[in-house]
Amino acid sequence: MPAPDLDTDVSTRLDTDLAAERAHLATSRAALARMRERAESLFATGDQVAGDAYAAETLGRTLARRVAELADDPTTPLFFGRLDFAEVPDHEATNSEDTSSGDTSSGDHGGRRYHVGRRHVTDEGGEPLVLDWRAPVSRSFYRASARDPQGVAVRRRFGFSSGALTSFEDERLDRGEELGTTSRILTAEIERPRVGPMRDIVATIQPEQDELVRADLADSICVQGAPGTGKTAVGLHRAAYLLYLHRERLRRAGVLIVGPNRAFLSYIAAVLPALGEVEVEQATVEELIARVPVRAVEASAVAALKHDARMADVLRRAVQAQIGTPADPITVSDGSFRWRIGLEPLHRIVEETRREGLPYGTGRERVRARVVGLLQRQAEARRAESPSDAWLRRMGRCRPVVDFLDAVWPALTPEGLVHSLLSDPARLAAAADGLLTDAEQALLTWVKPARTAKATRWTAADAVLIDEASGLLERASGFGHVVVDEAQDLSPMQCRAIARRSEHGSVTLLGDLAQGTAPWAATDWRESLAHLGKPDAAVVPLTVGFRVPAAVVAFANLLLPALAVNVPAAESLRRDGGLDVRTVADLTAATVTEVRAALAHDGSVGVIAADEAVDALRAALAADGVATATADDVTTAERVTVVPATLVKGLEYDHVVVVEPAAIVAAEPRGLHRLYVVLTRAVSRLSVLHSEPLPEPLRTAPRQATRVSGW
Ligand SMILES: Nc1ncnc2c1ncn2[C@@H]1O[C@H](COP(=O)(O)OP(=O)(O)OP(=O)(O)O)[C@@H](O)[C@H]1O
Repeated sequence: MPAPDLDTDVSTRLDTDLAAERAHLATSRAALARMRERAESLFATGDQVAGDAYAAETLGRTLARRVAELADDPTTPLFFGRLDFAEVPDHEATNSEDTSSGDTSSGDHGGRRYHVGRRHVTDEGGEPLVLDWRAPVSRSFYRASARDPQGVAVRRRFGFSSGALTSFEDERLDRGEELGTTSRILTAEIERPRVGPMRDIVATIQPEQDELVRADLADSICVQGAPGTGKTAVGLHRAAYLLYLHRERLRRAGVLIVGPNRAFLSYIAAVLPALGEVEVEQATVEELIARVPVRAVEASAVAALKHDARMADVLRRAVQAQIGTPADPITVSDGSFRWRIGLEPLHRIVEETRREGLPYGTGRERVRARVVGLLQRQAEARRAESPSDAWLRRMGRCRPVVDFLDAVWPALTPEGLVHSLLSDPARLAAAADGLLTDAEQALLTWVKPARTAKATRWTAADAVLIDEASGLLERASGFGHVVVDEAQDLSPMQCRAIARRSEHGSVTLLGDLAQGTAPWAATDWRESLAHLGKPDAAVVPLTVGFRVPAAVVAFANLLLPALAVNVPAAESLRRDGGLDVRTVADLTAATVTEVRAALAHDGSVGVIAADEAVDALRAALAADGVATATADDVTTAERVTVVPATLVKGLEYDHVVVVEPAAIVAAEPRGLHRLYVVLTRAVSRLSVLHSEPLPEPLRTAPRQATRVSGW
């Protein structure tokens, strides 16, 4: 008899396994479709079963969300992994069958097998076909290792192509096998050419990322990560995870994602919906605080001063200064009687309320209520019965009481307060005494103030002051959790604006001090965290890069010593891709040629130049027949995007062409930091074209092109 052919055996077994997994995928898809149909039919009949209009609306919203959550994108795999828990000897087994338990030891799950995917899918009997990646048991998919298998015997990862299951990869953790970052499926995911908006990374979240994603809701954390280490991905997945675990609480309070600009927000907008989370607010800080239209710009020194934390004290004092001392007693007539409140109780009311430290607007109402309370007591004493609510309301609004309030606790608007402070040097001097120098006060004072707040042409920094003032007057309603991306660029005053919106919630702060380009960019995370009201949050580094190829990281890292920040250097997981630095005579012509060459490869092409050079490059490409998109148009069919250097933060392109680094550096005070951002956008290849000399720190780079295989 011939010897058995081992290879054939193995491949037959693989084929059988693959067929079984495909069948499981088909079953799961059908089950998901059934779940969705059920949700849709409930949605259709929702208003008939709900008792009243409010209940119908609430139910309608819940069901509509449920329907959206259950959407099945045929190009996205429904599951991407499988966990086979080791059999547990009888004497060690427990009786628990609870798959949602937090304990993932094999004691609970011994002998069981779970597919892990983007959402729960159950069969008609309620048995899980796919477990949500956020379920406690799924944690082992990301965290189990050969050293700590957590009861997992085999971890399986699936390879997909256009939604079809094409391969799998097993790690026999029970036999000490572990692929880690050498996983073929992980490598393929990281190295895939990029097109379109950002995608989720649920299939390949790394253990150190998972630790951040699954941190407790109560924990505020700050992630310092080099470019491409997955900070944005971590923040978005953390939002999705927290919503899963604390659904009701966070739905009421809300989750907010703060990003640097609209182009960035459009780029990340699809990630959470793909994970079934459709109710997360995304905004820039400017949008968050937009109480007034911004219609003017000002000198950068003035803006920088307005972003300084001392302005919070100046504004607080300016508000306090509005509180006066009662000068006259109050005399009120209600038509039948005259009532009088003497100076002494009025002093007491104002003092007591001041000491309570309430927001100013609430304080004004408290004073009014206390004055009316005194009138009420007098009325009760005289008439031996309580006055009606209408009488109390009338007293609160009557002229003598309002005049008294306007004199000692005048009504304020945030805009009005800032307007009066910046147009009146004496008022500013009183509030800023000992906080701002005379020169700084002069810098702040408007030369030609508008007559009213309404007529003022506000700047972006004024809006920050107005938001601070607004926080002093009224308490803002906050979010349950706030994720702040590119947080290194937040000024102290912007941090405070976010703090007001997360006072009773937690924050995930994501950023890279080396990428700070704002004039007030952070140099120490502890300071930002203090302004955010979370001084004790842990600062956690991420150092493994998933975007930028090693050769490109090495080139960009030449800038690090010049950036004056203390950050851990990144290492890249990517050995592919490459770098080509070239002196050219005609920048525009060279850019067109480079873009044409880049189009021969798969993936997106990003041309990044100093802002003022962008229009001409776009025109030159158009003249050569290359259509281009703008950075905020993430659904574009065009493969080439021309991006001004100031808008490229957080974005990535497969092939990046950087045009004239010296011009990018020269365009702004923190130009070298900007260049560091620009050089770290490439997923596969970076071409640097220059006719002026390279900025100093880059001159030590090899002059020859560092083309790596596959270019
Ligand atoms: N675990 C992972 N598996 C696969 N891809 C990943 C993983 N982590 C990050 N990535 C990918 O790496 C790229 C960079 O991620 P991301 O944009 O989150 O990094 P970042 O740290 O926010 O970068 P930057 O500092 O430039 O803003 C993205 O394409 C992301 O999908």
